Amino acid sequence: MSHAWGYGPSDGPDTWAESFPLANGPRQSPINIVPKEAQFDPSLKPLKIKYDARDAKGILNNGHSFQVDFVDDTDSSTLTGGPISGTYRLKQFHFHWGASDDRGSEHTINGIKFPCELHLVHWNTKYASFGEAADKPDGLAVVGVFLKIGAANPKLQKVLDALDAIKTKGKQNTFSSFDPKTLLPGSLDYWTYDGSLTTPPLLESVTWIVLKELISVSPAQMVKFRSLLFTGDGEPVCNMVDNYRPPQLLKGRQVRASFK
Ligand SMILES: NS(=O)(=O)c1ccc(S(=O)(=O)c2ccccc2)s1
Ligand SMILES: [Zn+2]
Repeated sequence: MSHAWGYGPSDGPDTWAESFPLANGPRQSPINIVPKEAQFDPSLKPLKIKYDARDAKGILNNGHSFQVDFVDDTDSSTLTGGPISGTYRLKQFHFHWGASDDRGSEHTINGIKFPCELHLVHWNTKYASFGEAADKPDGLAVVGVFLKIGAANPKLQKVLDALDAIKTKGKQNTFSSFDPKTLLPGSLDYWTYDGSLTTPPLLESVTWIVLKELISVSPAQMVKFRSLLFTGDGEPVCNMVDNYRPPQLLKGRQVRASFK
């Protein structure tokens, strides 16, 4: 039986533990990042990100967010270095955002919420597939990037222009020739900690790599994110907004910084 979950009052993050007991686990995400409490770790390597635009495959409204999926049957789009060992392949990227510019990110910095957060999801090729990696403690690595309100970000536009065709849950379209590295900020300085998926099944399989530098998004571009619907064709309309889980308890975890 598929466990219906969402972000509303009756199916949102406070109810998830009923069907997904991992919600109260020891390494849940997101978290509030307190830079002054993060320890600089000189052994952390620089992130090495190599994406091939030709691997972009499609774009899907999955009823919780939208995701851009990538071909992952070769090492053409990978994440290496940083806090991880070995090679992780890019599977998809997606976003979380708010109903207004004062909220929307999942991770917070000193309690500050950003209007949007980008997640680039990678899986460890020591496992045979994404599905095999998904529930392993070192199975996934997600790069998180905060978006802050400012000038329109031209790098987002191709993604945002594709949203009209996937307005409702379950809609998908082809999406090709896109290098998500163009979405990243100039600096790859990061914080890292051991965490989980921020949506059900909340698997504790994610090495989180949250970039310090933000990228911009304009108010008009945020309106485009909010034009999506949680609901499917013919269902009562529910705008896809506030699709973020709030920060979870650190439970003794250390957050490390790749920079001083
Ligand atoms: N927000 S997040 O980056 O933590 C995230 C939630 C869900 C996914 S997943 O769809 O890749 C996925 C991964 C494993 C199992 C099921 C779905 S990634
Ligand atoms: Zn996410």
